[in-house]
Amino acid sequence: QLRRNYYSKICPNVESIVRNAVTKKFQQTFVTVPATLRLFFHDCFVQGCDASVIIASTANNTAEKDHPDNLSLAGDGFDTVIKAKEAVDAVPQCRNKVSCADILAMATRDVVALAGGPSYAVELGRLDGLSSTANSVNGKLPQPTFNLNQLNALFAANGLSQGDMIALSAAHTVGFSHCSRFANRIYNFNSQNPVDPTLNKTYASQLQAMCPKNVDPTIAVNMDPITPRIFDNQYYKNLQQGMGLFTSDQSLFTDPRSRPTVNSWAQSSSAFEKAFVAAIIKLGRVGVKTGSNGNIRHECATFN
Ligand code: HEM
Ligand SMILES: [Ca+2]
Ligand SMILES: [Ca+2]
Repeated sequence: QLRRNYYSKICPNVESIVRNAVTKKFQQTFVTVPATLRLFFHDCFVQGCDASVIIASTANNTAEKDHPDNLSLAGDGFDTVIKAKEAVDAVPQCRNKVSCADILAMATRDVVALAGGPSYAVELGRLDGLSSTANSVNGKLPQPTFNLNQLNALFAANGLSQGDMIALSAAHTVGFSHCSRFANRIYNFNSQNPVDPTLNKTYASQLQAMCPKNVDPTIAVNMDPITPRIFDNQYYKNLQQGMGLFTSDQSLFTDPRSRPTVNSWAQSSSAFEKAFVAAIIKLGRVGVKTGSNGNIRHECATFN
């Protein structure tokens, strides 16, 4: 059972220690924001929010982070959690008392606020998971080619509604994507259309210019071309213009079942922020470990 102020007796300053560490990392690189936010999502959808995604592979175990769906997780997200954990553990009272899963939840709250998004009271009390395998990732994370039914099914499996899914998708208002993730939309889309007809024509040519055929696979583009470094509701305004980068993004506007929600959050940033906060708090409750199902790791990347 998660609650606010879980560490008030155990490590009273934990939230400010984490915030300071995250702020320091943010000042070094903006990538801290998207990298940490995506890491939290990929953690929670595989074995729950238990920091299983942070575990490094060993000779005997290929961990979650080496599954193909996780290979593009930016290193700065892992580094943010590890640095914050070190800062927490530098305080004698707090040493080995705060879970990596909770540190990731706090760091996620902090990066959203640092990028201009809403702030919220974070629930705490998760334990760190005791297993992490690449195989356990199979089928648990959404693909950029997904349609609304596929997105809804996967989020519903984690107790999240269509509204939560639409709110959380706005995380794509910051951060980058590699060209391969949407190349199918701009080249040889299908036999009738070389380019996905739901894609804005000007935007499609810009994407083709940034991502020529046979582009260097390490090249990445901003997912929100208008305000790439601001956590805002521009994501929904982009969808209205046919400027959603992935099929999964654009389907939220194309499908008449989700379009009204997109329109309302494009129009009202306060309504969006309220929905996003509710949804990310719900995301943070997925599959939480307590008791003998978990422990508090001494190092976030290795089991005790
Ligand atoms: C709804 C289904 C979703 C799909 C299909 C999806 C898919 C993707 C893909 C393909 C990328 C690009 C990866 C790359 O090429 O490097 C990406 C990036 C990203 N995703 Fe999602 N995602 C979804 C939902 C979410 C959610 C719920 C969050 C967080 C709450 C999230 C946060 C991010 C962030 C922040 C990035 C940028 C990462 C960076 O710049 O390092 N995504 N996503
Ligand atoms: Ca996990
Ligand atoms: Ca933005």
